[in-house]
Amino acid sequence: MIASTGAPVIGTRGSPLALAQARQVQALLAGALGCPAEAVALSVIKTTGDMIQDRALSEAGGKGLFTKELDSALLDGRIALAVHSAKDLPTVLPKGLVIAGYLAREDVRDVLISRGARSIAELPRGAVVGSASLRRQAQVRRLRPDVSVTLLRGNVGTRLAKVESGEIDATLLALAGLRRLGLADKATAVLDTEDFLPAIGQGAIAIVTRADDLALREMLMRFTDPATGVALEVERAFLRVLDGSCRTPIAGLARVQGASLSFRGMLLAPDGSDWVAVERSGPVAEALGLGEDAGREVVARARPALLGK
Ligand SMILES: NCc1[nH]cc(CCC(=O)O)c1CC(=O)O
Repeated sequence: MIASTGAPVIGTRGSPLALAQARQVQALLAGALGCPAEAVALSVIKTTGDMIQDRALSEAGGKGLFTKELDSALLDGRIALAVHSAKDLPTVLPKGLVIAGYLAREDVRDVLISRGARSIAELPRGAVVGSASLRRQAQVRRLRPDVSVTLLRGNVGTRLAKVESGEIDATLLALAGLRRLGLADKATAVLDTEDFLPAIGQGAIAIVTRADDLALREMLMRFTDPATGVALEVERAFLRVLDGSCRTPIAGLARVQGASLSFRGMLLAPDGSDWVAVERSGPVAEALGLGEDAGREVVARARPALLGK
C-alpha cells in the first residue's frame, strides 16, 4: 500500500525497540526516495507476542508470534514493508513474502547487567539471573552451574529496574538493542562471543516485503547490507536444520570478511549440562551449504536427549 504521500508504508510492532528500528529504516527509505522522513508512514501493528507477558514464549505456541499480524498486513497490502529484529523471524516465511535485505549489522554481542559482579565469573554463588531466553539461560548455566535462572520478560526498562531493585542479581541483553534505545551505558560487561554465542540473527534488522514487489525490493538494495545478508543466510540455514524443537537452545554466529566466511554454532541442553559446538569456514559463495552442513553435523553428534528425542 502506498500512503497518501506516495511513499510505501512501513509496518512495525509498537515496542520502543521495534519503533527505534523502524525509524532507522524510515530515514534510509526517505533518503532513497528523496523525501522527508515524515512522508514515509509507520503503521504500528500489535502482534500475539506483544500480548504474552507471563510465560516463556517457547511455551506459548511456537513460531511467528512477533510476525504473524505483520505478515497478514503485508499480504493484504495494508503495508509495503515490515521491519523486524532478524532474531524474531521464523526460519520459513509465509508463501509470497521474502526478506528483502538487512541493515548493516550492529554489535552482535550479549551484555551482562548486574549490580555487583563485573563478569559472569564474578557473580556470587547461587546468584539469581533473570532471562526469558532459553539460549541465555543455558549458556549462563554452562559457565556457572551454581546460578539459578528465572523467567524474566517484559521490555528492557522493566528488566533493568528488576536488577536495580535487587529482585534479581543480573540479567543478560543484546548490546544492539540497548544501543538502539540509548541505554548502552547500563551494560556492566560485554560478553565475548568465544564463550557466549549470540542468537541467530542477533544485531541485524530485517526488512520483509512481498516477493513480487520488485520495484520496492530494488529500492531497498540501495541501503541494505550484502555482507549481513550472507552471514544471516548461513545462520538461518543452520537454524532451519535444527529447528524441530523450539525448546532446545540454539546459538550461532557467522562473520564475513571479504570473500570468506566463518561460522560457529552451538546446541545446548536447557540446563547447560550438555552441548555440541561446531565450527566451519569457507567461501561466501557456499554460505547456504555451509550453514546446513554445520546443522547436520550438530544433529549427527548430539546425544538424543539434546535433540529433544
Ligand atoms: N527478543 C527480543 C529482542 N529482539 C531483538 C533484540 C535485540 C536487538 C537485536 O538483537 O538486534 C531483543 C532484546 C534482547 O534480546 O536483548
